[in-house]
Amino acid sequence: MARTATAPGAPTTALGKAALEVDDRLIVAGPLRRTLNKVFPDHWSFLLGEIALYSFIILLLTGTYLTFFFQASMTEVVYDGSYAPLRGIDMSIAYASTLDLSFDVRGGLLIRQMHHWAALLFMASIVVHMLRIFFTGAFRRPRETNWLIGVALLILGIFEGFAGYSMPDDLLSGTGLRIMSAIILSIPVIGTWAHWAVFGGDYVGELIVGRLYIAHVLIIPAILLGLIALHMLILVKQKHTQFPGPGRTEHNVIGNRLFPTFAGKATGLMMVVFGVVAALGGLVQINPVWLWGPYNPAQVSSASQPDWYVMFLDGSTRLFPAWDIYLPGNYNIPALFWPTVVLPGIIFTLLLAYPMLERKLTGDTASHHLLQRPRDVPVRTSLGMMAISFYVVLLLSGANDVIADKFDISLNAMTWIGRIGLLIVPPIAYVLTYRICLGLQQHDREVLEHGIETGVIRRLPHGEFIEVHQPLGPVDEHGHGQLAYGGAPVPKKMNQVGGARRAIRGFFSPIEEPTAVELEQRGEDRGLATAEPQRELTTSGRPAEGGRPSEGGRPSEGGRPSEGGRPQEPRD
Ligand code: HEM
Ligand code: HEM
Repeated sequence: MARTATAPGAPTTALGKAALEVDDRLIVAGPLRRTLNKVFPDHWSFLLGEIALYSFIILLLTGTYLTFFFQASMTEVVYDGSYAPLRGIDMSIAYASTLDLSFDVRGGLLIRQMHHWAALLFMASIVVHMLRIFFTGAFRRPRETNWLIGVALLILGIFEGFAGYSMPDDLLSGTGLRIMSAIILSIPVIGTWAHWAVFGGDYVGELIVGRLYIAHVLIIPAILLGLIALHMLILVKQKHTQFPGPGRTEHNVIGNRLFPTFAGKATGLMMVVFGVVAALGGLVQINPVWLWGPYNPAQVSSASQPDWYVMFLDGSTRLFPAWDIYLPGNYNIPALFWPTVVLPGIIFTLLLAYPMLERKLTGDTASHHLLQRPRDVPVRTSLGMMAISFYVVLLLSGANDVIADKFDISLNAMTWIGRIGLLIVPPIAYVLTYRICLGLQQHDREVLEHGIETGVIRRLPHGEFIEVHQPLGPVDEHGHGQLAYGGAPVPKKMNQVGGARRAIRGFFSPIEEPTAVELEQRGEDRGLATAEPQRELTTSGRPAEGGRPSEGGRPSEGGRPSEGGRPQEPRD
């Protein structure tokens, strides 16, 4: 039934009345109120996904501006724009229009450079966001779907960036396309056909830039947009994870309401991202295509590097031995196939499957909304560091000619350093990370058992010097101390499984949480403690500043305990 403007409590202002009219028709007030009251937990690492989101918005805006001037045509023209050194030279319309964008279109160079910087930031923030999800265990049930969507976004981002980089038809982009052509041709059986389908004939042909353009401005952005929307919908539905802390359980979310606090902070961050990208675009030159010159298949300049997110493939190509395999019947599998098709295939399959693999190995099928600290799951953390070190060796090898040149090392030596590094650095990274995690766990355990070191030295009557240890606060109802020990209690099911599974689970989490008895004994152990009891340890394991209760490492507002002081909502 329609509400009348004369009913008690009815709005009196024109705006209020208009809102009432709208709500009478669309019934949006309820859902809107629920959305605005949604609670988002607070942690700096949750900003990484937001940075990816905002840089994507910048890419959409700047990319749209570029489409007004960029012409994706391979037709040859003679350049007569304002960049004198290239005047009179034959080039494609695509390259000429990129030069025009850079020199003759108002704001063109700024927007082009902003677009390129935003692309680099977008890819970097996605990767770091993914690492945060990985190392804190945020991909565990029920968030596997969002992990899968995330990996799809990452792969699409790489293709989108590559397509963008290839469109201006300068010497660098042509070199990248040449490599892409060779990669496609190296695929056994279907290679020649796939190449024909993509390039519309022999390399380089007239069609490829037009096709890349449609993929770059329409197909891939549309899929990215759809998947990002789905990513966000799932996030809102499942609610965000949170780090363990006072009052935070698997069944609630403590943080800031969407409106006004979270919205205010998010808008601020968006402005910062826009500002940083605009400053970079305006002040720091990137991809000066006029210096590279138009594409000519007979030329490759030295230090030809792709953007950083494609460079690992360049690295794998440089490191892989020239093992061409000849099969009976005059068939050949070119060496390029392994580092550029098989290796990325394995990397991305492992990435996609990781949540399922870990679930299988640990037997942990429970839902988790509390995050884990990397040290509490040493095997996962070490595997992650192993993967990162493998990637970094590939990445550096993608620039091994530049490193060889700058440090006066032979390129041959650089190739061998890369090959050997690829085999030995990851296992070393694994062992080191594992030891560091165990060391940190041991330290936590000592803090739990003996309290926090205060740095205060006392002299006892018989002359002995001791350091005062500050007691910890009480243990919560889950048996957790104030140290964030891995967040969620270990599900019962995981305690019941036997044999190999238990061994693997022990392998994944070698130091068990302290038992309830140990936690109780803690107090007696600290017989010498005389300082005020510490009410809380932050998630980093350090006491909150001023001994006040804190939230995620910061003092909570007004010094009140977080449970009472911060908005919270239950999970469905
Ligand atoms: C994830 C999204 C995107 C990424 C990673 C990306 C990346 C790139 C890169 C690296 C370039 C080469 C820039 C240069 O010349 O230095 C480029 C060019 C271009 N992009 Fe994008 N882009 C994205 C989205 C878009 C969208 C949504 C549009 C249009 C609606 C667009 C339109 C263009 C155009 C027209 C060019 C050619 C102009 C030029 O190279 O100067 N881009 N893009
Ligand atoms: C276009 C790229 C992406 C965008 C714009 C994006 C955006 C976001 C945002 C804004 C959040 C919430 C805030 C946060 O936790 O940081 C989020 C959460 C999440 N993202 Fe992404 N993301 C992207 C790529 C990825 C990738 C590559 C992965 C993993 C492979 C991933 C997996 C997840 C997961 C599992 C969550 C839920 C985390 C939680 O509740 O703690 N996302 N994403």
